[in-house]
Amino acid sequence: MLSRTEHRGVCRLISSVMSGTESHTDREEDYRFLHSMLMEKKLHLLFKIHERLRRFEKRGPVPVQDHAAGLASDLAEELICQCGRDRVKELAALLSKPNFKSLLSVHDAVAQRDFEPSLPPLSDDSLEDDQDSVKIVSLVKTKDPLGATIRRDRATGAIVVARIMRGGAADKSGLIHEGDELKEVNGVSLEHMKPKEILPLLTGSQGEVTFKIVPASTTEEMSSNKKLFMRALFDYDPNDDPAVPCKDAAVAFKRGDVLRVVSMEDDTWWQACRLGDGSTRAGLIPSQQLHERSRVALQRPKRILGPSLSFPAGLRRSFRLGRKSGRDGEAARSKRWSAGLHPRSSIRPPTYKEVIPYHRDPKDRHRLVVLVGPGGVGVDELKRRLLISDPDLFGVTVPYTTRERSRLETEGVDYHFVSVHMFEEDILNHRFVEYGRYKGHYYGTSLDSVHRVMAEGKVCLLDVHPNKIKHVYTSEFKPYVVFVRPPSIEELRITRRRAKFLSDEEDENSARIFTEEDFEDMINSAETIESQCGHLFDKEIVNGDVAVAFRELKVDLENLKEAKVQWIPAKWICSLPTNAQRSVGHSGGWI
Ligand SMILES: Nc1ncnc2c1ncn2[C@@H]1O[C@H](COP(=O)(O)OP(=O)(O)OP(=O)(O)O)[C@@H](O)[C@H]1O
Repeated sequence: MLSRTEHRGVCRLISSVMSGTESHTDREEDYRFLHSMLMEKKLHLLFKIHERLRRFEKRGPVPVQDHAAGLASDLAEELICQCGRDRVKELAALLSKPNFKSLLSVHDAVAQRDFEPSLPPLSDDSLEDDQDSVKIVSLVKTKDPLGATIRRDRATGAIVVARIMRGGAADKSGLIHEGDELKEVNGVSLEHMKPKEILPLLTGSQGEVTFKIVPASTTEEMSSNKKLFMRALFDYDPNDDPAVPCKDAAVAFKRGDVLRVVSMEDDTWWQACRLGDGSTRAGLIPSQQLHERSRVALQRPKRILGPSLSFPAGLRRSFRLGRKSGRDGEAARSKRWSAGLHPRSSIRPPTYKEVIPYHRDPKDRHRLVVLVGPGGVGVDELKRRLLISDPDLFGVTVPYTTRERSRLETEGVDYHFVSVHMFEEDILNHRFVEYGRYKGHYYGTSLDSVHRVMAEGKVCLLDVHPNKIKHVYTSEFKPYVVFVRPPSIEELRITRRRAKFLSDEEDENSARIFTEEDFEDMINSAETIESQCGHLFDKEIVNGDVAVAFRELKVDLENLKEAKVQWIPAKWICSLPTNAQRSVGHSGGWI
């Protein structure tokens, strides 16, 4: 029954409705109908239920009992045993009525929140290494198809939902959307599977089909239909940045880290997650524009007062030929013909480079490994050790020359001996990664010789002047660039005590020990190379203790061979403007 106040409230409501409708009800009949409907007892009870529910909603009630049906049935059994008094009989009969039992079972279902869908059990490791948040979707499949098409994303290698057919099971479920990435079907990982290998998994199954899905990006990302990954080309620590709006909301990163950029809406602060730190929470990172502005501001006084940014005169690096023996000194000494890098004043500071994941098929060629570093740092030494350690895996190019072959030399092993005419024709056809003249003869490393090593199924180790990396910085070679950095001057003094290097191009037997000036040159050159080409480096190795440096390099290159995902510049794959270029304009300067 309604309480008096509630009844009064309902009456007031009804009379106001009635007075409002008077002018619109033409016929007496309509008026009476409406009146009787509003005075209906059931309607008033509904109001009452509504009011109660509103009150409960506010209080957030918790069920006192969630197994009421079982309790009632136990009670009914006991009461039947001791049937004596009428009231007991009546209660036992009430508890045994089917509608009362149904009411209690509905109560229990609600109390146990049984109405929520039950998820299949997840294996312990199913979520472990996922950077993205995943969802598990279970659909009941009849013999009809699910009504979705899938495709392999060419850039990421992921299997994604290409299309959802209207009215199909997938569409009706509302749980699978276009752009969703499929990770597993019924516990079977789809990694490295082709769409045509996946289709039988789906068409062959009936009943419950479980999908592990990485949901498609948010609407704004979906409009660009691609995830955006950036490799950081500088270190960033919010604790050292007075300009950051909120240190706790910012993400620290190191050069080389891959960031997944989720928002570029703000001109100055983007939002990104750092891959590999186990967190999927985005934080603030300085935008390309902001970082460029702040770096330019910081660099200005340095440019006026600081040292010149061109290579020091002592830099000898540029032409380490790929010969397997060190018998002949001329090629090594010919490296001096090459000019150094140009001053960088007009180039923007490195910020971010858009990258995409690359899944190397075991049938694909190995990536080219480019080694760079200042003269004398030990690039040749590391290359030599790699070759000895695994001659089946690593290979080097055979250089071209126009000089006469000596008695001890073999064509195609020590050099390719060619005519000046041929050599010059190849220069005109841009067939050299680098070339130069030494004592009136040409020497050069051709693109063909790089191809030859790669075609043998080997990892080609190429040692070039940093200026020449651009000639092989293509999707065809997918170079992995390793920068060999010298250690501190103190460590150089200790480790290079007995080391000798080729220093004087005029003197055939110019191997001599390092001087203090050589060490300084080496460190300055390393800084210059880094400032000018650091955006191209994938890996840095500090060559202090040569055994340690070699081990680190070897492990890194072996990991690269096995790696499931490698990060390569997006422009190697995408010929269209990439997301970053669309969003921030062309990031000129970076090849
Ligand atoms: N970590 C190291 N400790 C001691 N000696 C080293 C180390 N790395 C290299 N060396 C020695 O230093 C000398 C120069 O090394 P290497 O020829 O490899 O230099 P490079 O980088 O190829 O320079 P360049 O092209 O000018 O020859 C060699 O005698 C080499 O054995």
